[in-house]
Amino acid sequence: MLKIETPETDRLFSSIDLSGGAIVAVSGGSDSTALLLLLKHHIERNSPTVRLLAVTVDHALRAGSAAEAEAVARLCAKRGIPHKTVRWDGPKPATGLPAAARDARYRLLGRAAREAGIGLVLTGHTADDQAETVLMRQARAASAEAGPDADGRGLAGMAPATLYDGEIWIVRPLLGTRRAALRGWLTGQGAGWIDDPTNDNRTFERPRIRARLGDGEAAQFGPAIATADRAAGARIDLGMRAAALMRAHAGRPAPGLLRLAPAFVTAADRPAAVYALRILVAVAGGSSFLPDLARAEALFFRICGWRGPDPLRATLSHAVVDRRSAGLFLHREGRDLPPAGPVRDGTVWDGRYRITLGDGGGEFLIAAKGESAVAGALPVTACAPASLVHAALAAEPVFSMEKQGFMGGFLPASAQPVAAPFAHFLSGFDLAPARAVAELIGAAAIAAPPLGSIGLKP
Ligand SMILES: Nc1ncnc2c1ncn2[C@@H]1O[C@H](COP(=O)(O)OP(=O)(O)OP(=O)(O)O)[C@@H](O)[C@H]1O
Repeated sequence: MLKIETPETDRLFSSIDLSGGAIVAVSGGSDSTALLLLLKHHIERNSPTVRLLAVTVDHALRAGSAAEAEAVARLCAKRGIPHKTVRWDGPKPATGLPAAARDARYRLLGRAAREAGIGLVLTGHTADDQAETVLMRQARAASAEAGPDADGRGLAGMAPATLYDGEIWIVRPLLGTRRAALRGWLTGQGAGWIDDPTNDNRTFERPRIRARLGDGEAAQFGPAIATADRAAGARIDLGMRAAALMRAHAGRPAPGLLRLAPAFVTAADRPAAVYALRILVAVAGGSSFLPDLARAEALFFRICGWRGPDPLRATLSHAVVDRRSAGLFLHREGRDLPPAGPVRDGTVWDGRYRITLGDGGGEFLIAAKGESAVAGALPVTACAPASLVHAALAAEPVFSMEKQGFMGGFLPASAQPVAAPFAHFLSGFDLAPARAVAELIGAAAIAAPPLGSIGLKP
């Protein structure tokens, strides 16, 4: 029987809302094994009716991976915990394997959660993982090709809660706990774990950083965590200020067209205005990454200097940004729209619309409306120039029958707006701007995270 310090498990789990059940993502490594056993104890003691399901992803990348999943299954059987193994089938990419494996892992965990009717997945990320993440991002930000890492947001590291695909909360209860403590605890209990050899493969970036932290650079741990805490606070704060600006100044005069009132441009809080602009550019253009900070600042500077009379127009991340006396407008540019293709349930079209399909699947196509389809059919809006409404509508999606041209009346599918930068992974640090954008574009409301007071209050 494991001896477990109850106050410790209460500290880890009591602020998490487990009432809808929980999936624990268990690789069989020390951290997720400890998470599982600690949570099992907490549930037995406090709320024995809570549903707990352990899920192991077999990435099928190494010969021993199936046996490791079986070892986790045996552990779970011994402890009376329901367990499921899901396998990453199909071809594996030759480059970018860690990122592809991570994508596949979350996709499979998300599917397992949906199938079980559970909206919460717990992972065993620790304070060590957090420090590694921050050190990796610092190294990238210092490099010449910093790209999206250059703005410092990434230094916040992993949030205690992340919303996956708009519906499943991934929560990380061990983010404040050291790996060595978990291992010491497991060893003290006589419980073992599996050491994944990939974690020691220094051809990958994370194992290199992990090895550095272990090999005499342990002193970097504290500063890395302090950096993460500071960056998270700054990111939450900036997000709240950007959200306030969006709520005060942003509107959606027509589908696909966003408008910021002229007062937005003169807002005193310029960092927040630039941040809001970057978010809205990504939303309008369907880009999952925010545009580069330096380019967005340069554009904002030009926008501020605009005196007319002709509109100032620029394109950034597939969004057209148009400054004129009526305000600042953003819409999807007409280039590089997805070609007509079959409608698939649950997919996201052009980074901007999540598609839900009724009965009758693959017979329908989805494509951008195009200029000719919207000509002469413009809704009259008081605060948006007709030419911009026209351009925005032309890039909106329309469903059609595969062979017979446009559908009339009943549509077998629907398209709900999504905010591209927050649609796949919404870091809990970005809740405030994500909520403001969701209201603005008519996206699904964002559920409250299943967490109490862990620094995510928007
Ligand atoms: N194959 C997997 N199956 C299920 N969950 C996984 C798997 N790999 C990782 N995870 C989840 O993601 C978390 C972080 O992943 P990471 O790659 O750091 O873990 P690991 O080193 O393989 O194992 P651990 O964190 O358990 O020591 C894990 O704690 C676990 O919750």
